[in-house]
Amino acid sequence: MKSDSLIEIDRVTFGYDARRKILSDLSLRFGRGKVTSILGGSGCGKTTLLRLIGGSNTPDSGEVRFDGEKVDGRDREKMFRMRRRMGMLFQFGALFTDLTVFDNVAFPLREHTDLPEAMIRDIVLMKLNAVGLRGAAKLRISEVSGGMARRIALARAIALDPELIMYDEPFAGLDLISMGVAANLIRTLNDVTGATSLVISHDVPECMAISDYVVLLAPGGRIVAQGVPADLMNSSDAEVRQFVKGEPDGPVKFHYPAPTLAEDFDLKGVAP
Ligand SMILES: Nc1ncnc2c1ncn2[C@@H]1O[C@H](COP(=O)(O)OP(=O)(O)OP(=O)(O)O)[C@@H](O)[C@H]1O
Repeated sequence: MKSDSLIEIDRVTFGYDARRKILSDLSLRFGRGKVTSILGGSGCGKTTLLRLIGGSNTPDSGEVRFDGEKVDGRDREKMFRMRRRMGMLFQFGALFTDLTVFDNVAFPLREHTDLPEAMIRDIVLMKLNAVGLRGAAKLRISEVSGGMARRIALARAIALDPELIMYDEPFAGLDLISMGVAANLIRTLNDVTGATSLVISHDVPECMAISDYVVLLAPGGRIVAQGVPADLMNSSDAEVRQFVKGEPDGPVKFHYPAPTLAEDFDLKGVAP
């Protein structure tokens, strides 16, 4: 029987070098058909987690499984098959700037399939329609706005009908309207395609609005909290509250550890 989880992170420890662990003994499950957001401050290992799922990096210990199968970045043939089932939208997911919008979305179809051009055309226009940009098919990338570029990259990421769509900071640098559009799109595409979506982001309200499940990570890949959005929003835990309410100071200190002011400025008789 198939597990309810499309992705299983099982006691994963990983560091880019032996001196510093980025994730330590992390275990997580991502439900099929769900939108899960992974929130956490800069540098806590969110992108690293996506790279481990996509097989770009391999855990030092523990295992990542996709649809019950071990992700093994060293097995190139297996990864090629697996990656076809994953759509990744990276923060700076570069589009080919000298190609048209159409050719950018057609690229993975031409690369990975033997479909005839007439069918590729229909698929590309359908994907562009899904992101509201069918009318922009003939434009060059240099002619589109940042928000549009993000949606084109999304159309390209879903060209091969992936079962898993991973979004790295999908809202970064977008104005509020484009942010709302992007958030709705993630939710709608997830539901109409039956895919499973994984969003990593700093944007708490956007993620809370569209997610079925939210994981809050801290440095070292420590899980601060996980649950449905309402659980996190109503949490009485000080660390969770600081993060979801965006409070500048709390258990996570505003100040990097430092000597006292009195010590640094050689002040006598001043409270620390
Ligand atoms: N290729 C790499 N080589 C060495 N260290 C890296 C590499 N990529 C990331 N790191 C380090 O790993 C840590 C986690 O980075 P990661 O990008 O996973 O964090 P993040 O939570 O996605 O942060 P952000 O929200 O800022 O993108 C950081 O300290 C970063 O400097």
